[in-house]
This record gives sequence, C-alpha cells and structure tokens, in this order.
Amino acid sequence: MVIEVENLTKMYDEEVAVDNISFSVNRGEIFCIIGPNGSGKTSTIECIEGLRPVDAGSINVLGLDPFKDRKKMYEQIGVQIQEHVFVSEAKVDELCKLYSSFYTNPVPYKSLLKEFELYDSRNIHAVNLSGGQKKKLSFILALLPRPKIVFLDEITSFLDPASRKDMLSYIRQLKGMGITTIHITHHMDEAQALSDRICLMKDGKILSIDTASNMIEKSNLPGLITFESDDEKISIESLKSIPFVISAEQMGSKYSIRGKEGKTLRSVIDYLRDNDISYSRFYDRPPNLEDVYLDIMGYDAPEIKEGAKIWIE
Ligand SMILES: Nc1ncnc2c1ncn2[C@@H]1O[C@H](COP(=O)(O)OP(=O)(O)OP(=O)(O)O)[C@@H](O)[C@H]1O
Repeated sequence: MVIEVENLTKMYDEEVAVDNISFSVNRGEIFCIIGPNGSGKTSTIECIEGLRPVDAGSINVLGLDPFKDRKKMYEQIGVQIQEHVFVSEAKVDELCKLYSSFYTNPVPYKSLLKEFELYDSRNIHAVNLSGGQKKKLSFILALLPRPKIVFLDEITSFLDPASRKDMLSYIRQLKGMGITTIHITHHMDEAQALSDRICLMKDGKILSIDTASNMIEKSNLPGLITFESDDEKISIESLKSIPFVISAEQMGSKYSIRGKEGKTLRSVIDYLRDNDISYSRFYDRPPNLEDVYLDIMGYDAPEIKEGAKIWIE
C-alpha cells in the first residue's frame, strides 16, 4: 500500500468537509475519486498531499506523514498544480525551469513540453495559456520529480476530445511504469474505463469503494434501449405497458426505455413488430457507471414542458 487514510476528518470552521473516512491505495493503482460538487474530494486529497492540516485521523503516504515529512514526500509525489497559483509573470519555460530546480533528478522538461505540444508556447506567460494548455502544463509539472504517486484533480476538464484521450493514455502509461494515480473526475466514462477502483463520495463520506464493474453489477440497474420513430401509432403510455418495462421517455422522435435486463429487449421488439411500427437507430446498451452514479445520487431528470423557459425576460 502506498497511501493509508484512517478516520480522516477535515473541517472548515464548523463545517465538516470530510467526515471520518478510511481507505487505502495500492501501488500502481489508478484510484478514481468521484462525487458531487462539494462532496469533499479535493479536501481529501489536499490533506493527503499535506496541504491542509487534518482535524482527526491519520494519513500515511509512502511511509511518511504528509504534514510532518512534507519535504521528503514531495521528492516522491507529483501534484497537479492548480492554474490559479501559476506565477503571473512567469513564462512556460521559466515555470518549468523553476519547478525542475526543486528536484534532484527532474525529468527533462523540454521533452515533456514537446510531448504535450506546448514546446512552441514555451515563451508565452503561463497565465495566458488556454484552459486545456494550462491543464497540460500542470500535468507536466506534476511529472517533473519522477513521482511514485501522481495526484490529479479534474485534469481532463477543459481538454478537447483528442487531448482528453491523450491524457487518459498518459495516465495508463504511468500505471505501466508502476506509478500510482489518484484521479478526481466528474467524467463517469473515464472513471469506468480507466480506474482500477473507484471511491464514491457524498457529503464528506465514502459511499462505496469498488471496481466499476462491481459497482455496476451490484446496482442491479436496468439497461437502456433507444430508438427513433415518427410513427404515430406509438405512444409513451403503450411503451410503459410493455412487459418488463420500468420507464419510457420521449424527446421528439427519440425514445428511451429502461426495463429488466435480458427480458425487455425481446418484449420491445415484439411490441414494435406486432403494432407494425417503423423505427430506426435501435440500440440496447447495458447499465454504465453514470447510471449507477445518478441512481445513487437519486437524480430525477427535470420535466421539460412544451414552451417552458428557463428564465423570464
Ligand atoms: N478553503 C475552504 N474554506 C472553507 N470551506 C471550504 C474550503 N475548501 C472547501 N470548502 C468546503 O468544503 C466542502 C468540500 O469541498 P471540496 O472542494 O473538498 O469538494 P469537492 O468534492 O472537491 O467539490 P468539486 O467537485 O466542486 O470540486 C464544500 O462545502 C466547500 O465549500
């Protein structure tokens, strides 16, 4: 184990941000932390990084106490620098040089700048980089110490789809090198695809720690059938009355049906055939991590009424 957290509590004045949580992370693991805004994810990793004092509990990182042994720990961990702490007058190249000077054997930053397509921007002030470029720069700075553990806090936000894919493949490469990654994300698809284990937080507590596939399997949630149809014979009421169907929704000509896995598909197809309904783009997909997350959080889609306005002019 490279990280052990026991009964951690973090408070801000009277407010409990992290509420008596315990978990451990294995070497080489990609450990994703997910949860709603304000659920305590960042506070948790900032305590592990030794950036915030804890109110109760203990933390061990690579055999060290993050708060007392901070200097020694920072030679072995990489922390994604938050963009707002970039020194305003520092250019990309200068910032890399400055951070490299903190370590005994830093990775040559120029090769990292080239790898992340930031080499041509090396003479730009870091604060003037685009949102996605800043994320890439903060990732580079985290890699400089040749870390054993990398802490990433929403590193994939602001990245364009290709850069996001690249970032995920870099995180996989880190795993291949035996490096542990703690990755906070709001992207359920990437948590599902990337993580070895997921830690789901809510209101400062851990609701579940498990693999994505176990979380999905245990949820027992129905899959989703979607198709398109302009056929007037179809109605939401009739879809809801199909055997094994739990819910049915319509958005224009698009229909979504949830029902008992393994049984609903046959009955929906029978319904469409028996009623001679024409349809296209028929898909049946199993439940995924996003379904599980929304279910656990008790998410209810807002009802969209015809002609309704979000604001009144
Ligand atoms: N420096 C601070 N001072 C006071 N309260 C804080 C501070 N930092 C965080 N909080 C509060 O602690 C709670 C947890 O915040 P935290 O940033 O850890 O959540 P999070 O899960 O990372 O949220 P997000 O997904 O929005 O980044 C929130 O209610 C937040 O307002």
